[in-house]
Amino acid sequence: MNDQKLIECARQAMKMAYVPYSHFQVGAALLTKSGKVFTGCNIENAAYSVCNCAERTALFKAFSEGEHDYEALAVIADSRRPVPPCGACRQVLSELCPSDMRVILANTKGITEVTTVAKLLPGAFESEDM
Ligand SMILES: O=c1ccn([C@H]2C[C@H](O)[C@@H](CO)O2)c(=O)[nH]1
Ligand SMILES: [Zn+2]
Repeated sequence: MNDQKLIECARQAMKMAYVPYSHFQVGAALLTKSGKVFTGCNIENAAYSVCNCAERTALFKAFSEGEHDYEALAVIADSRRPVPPCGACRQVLSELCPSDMRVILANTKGITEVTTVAKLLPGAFESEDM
């Protein structure tokens, strides 16, 4: 599975977004080491603080099905620049994914940027800090 195909999976997931408040659809696709793809969309709520981002939807779907080894994550939105994950997602990614895992950020205009979990959250708070 190459980056473009993973982005395409994320783009399909974007259509499932439930976004009555922001009207900003986001899609994510997480590739596991076993070759499976788990997709996710953002799901909003009238109580704004419990909105769930596309990245966490995809990751929690995979994790909750016993898939714990990840290869790459693609995220896409109709944003000016490749969509940057929020702070909450960066923290969750740093907990559950390898620090060197590829994160492919994209927008619907075809601009992409490749980064890693560690680069998205330098100095992350982790279990060893307690
Ligand atoms: O990387 C991102 C950035 C934002 N959102 C969602 C959260 C909310 O539903 C909407 C506006 O912030 O976009 C994501 O799903 N992923
Ligand atoms: Zn987020």
